[in-house]
Amino acid sequence: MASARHDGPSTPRVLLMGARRAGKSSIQKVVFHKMSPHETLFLEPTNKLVKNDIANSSFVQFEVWDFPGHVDTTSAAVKPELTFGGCSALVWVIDAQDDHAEALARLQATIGTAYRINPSIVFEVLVHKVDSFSEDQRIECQRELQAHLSEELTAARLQHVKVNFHLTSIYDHSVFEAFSKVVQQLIPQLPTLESLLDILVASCRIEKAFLFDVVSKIYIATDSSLVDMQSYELCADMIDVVIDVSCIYGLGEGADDGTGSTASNCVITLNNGTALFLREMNRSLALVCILKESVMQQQGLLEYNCASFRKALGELFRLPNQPK
Ligand SMILES: Nc1nc2c(ncn2[C@@H]2O[C@H](COP(=O)(O)OP(=O)(O)OP(=O)(O)O)[C@@H](O)[C@H]2O)c(=O)[nH]1
Repeated sequence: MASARHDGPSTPRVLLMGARRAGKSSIQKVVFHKMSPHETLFLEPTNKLVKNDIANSSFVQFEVWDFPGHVDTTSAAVKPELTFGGCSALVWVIDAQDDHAEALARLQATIGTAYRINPSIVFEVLVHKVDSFSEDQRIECQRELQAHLSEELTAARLQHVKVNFHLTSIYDHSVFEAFSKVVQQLIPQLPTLESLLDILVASCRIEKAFLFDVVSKIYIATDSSLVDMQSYELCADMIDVVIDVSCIYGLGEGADDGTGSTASNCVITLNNGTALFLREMNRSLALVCILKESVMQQQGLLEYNCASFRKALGELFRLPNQPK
């Protein structure tokens, strides 16, 4: 994903497509530009293709192309060879509160065109605006969409194409979680990263570990145990707390607190015997772990293993700005 690490010469590209008013621009603004969800009510419709460089850090670097909803994404107007040829992931946004038939037909046609040009594209569908749905309605809506798309793809002899579905809303963490999974697919070193996190988790009795991009709060990798939304939300919220406290009481850029370390770190103990543990890995990445409070008695072991993890990360990506 980062240009320094990527084999190809260009930055990976993510396409955002879907019907008018589906929520494409809102998703991009909320996830990557820190727009508050309510402000998206005032977003103007997108009338032409908007190319956005997401360069939060030396690590998270890719382009998002936001297509206007009214454009036919299979027509010559979108220059399919160019658009799909150099694309890594296609994110299709469906408004769950709207009629799905047309969106699904367009999605199937777009998958057909894109897959023919570039079979390595990763297809992701965001079943979006599910904030007003109950849990049962969400599951039912996704099931229905998946079944219809699968029928359409089979009819078009594209049943082998893998399409991932995510239930999302800009009003909670779900859209960040979904984008985390999209971004992870752009990282060639992901399996190594996950193995490193698995080793860390096993050696320190950590319950869950996330490696976060601090600016966007999407997670670059996690260990192989299942992700539950609540754990992700807790860890993402911890980043906000640490940033807020650092802004007020932090030492500032490049300052040394006398301990020889410039890395931010924080432990928060919750009232249910669980602790949250954060260690800055470099200027843009932070490791956030959930563990039993009792494990914190072995903090020395934890610190040692985190330092080893940071070192391995540095070797894997040759990260600049490594904290001392
Ligand atoms: N309830 C709800 N509304 C949302 C959500 N995401 C976006 N919206 C609203 O949907 C409307 C359309 O959002 P846009 O981001 O402009 O949609 P778009 O897909 O970029 O639309 P075009 O520019 O016409 O292609 C706005 O009023 C947003 O506030 C969501 O998760 N939940």
